[in-house]
Amino acid sequence: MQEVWLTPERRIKAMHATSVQGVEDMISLGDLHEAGILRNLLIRYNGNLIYTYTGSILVAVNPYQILPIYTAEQIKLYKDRKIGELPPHIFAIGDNSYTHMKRFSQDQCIVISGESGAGKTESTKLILQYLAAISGKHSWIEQQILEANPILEGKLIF
Ligand SMILES: Nc1ncnc2c1ncn2[C@@H]1O[C@H](COP(=O)(O)OP(=O)(O)OP(=O)(O)O)[C@@H](O)[C@H]1O
Repeated sequence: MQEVWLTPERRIKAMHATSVQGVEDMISLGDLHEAGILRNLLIRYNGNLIYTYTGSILVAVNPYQILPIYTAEQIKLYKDRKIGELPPHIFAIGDNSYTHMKRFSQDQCIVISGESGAGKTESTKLILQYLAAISGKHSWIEQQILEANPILEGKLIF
């Protein structure tokens, strides 16, 4: 168990946030133990807040419903914003990656992991949708990558 030092102001803010909609960045949780993390994710999930940060890592809980958080307006909103400036979102991860690629001329990698059905494919699609939108590339590139997905996900059965 790790105790994270917080200023009194941040502690009060974290306590208040926990009772309302959970904390957006779980680093703010005093005790980073499993029960606390799960409780925070549950509180947020109950408020349809499916994304939560742990530092620069985004935790996503599959909502199994269409949420109105992937619109063109949301894409515009997250463009050129630093992680943590706005509520946690998969678009923030896409933007961070794109910005670093442009700024440092370096390839970027986004690791998406989770158990079967967790939402990895949907998350990949959302990031591609975001990258296609902000880079101004034609949607057929996005479409081609998406269509290659079954091959990338394929398993060899002998
Ligand atoms: N962000 C989301 N918004 C709405 N529905 C979602 C979201 N993420 C996942 N889902 C729902 O959950 C289902 C399963 O998600 P997905 O196929 O992405 O899981 P997966 O992790 O890729 O699974 P597998 O490892 O078995 O391929 C989707 O078909 C969709 O109905």
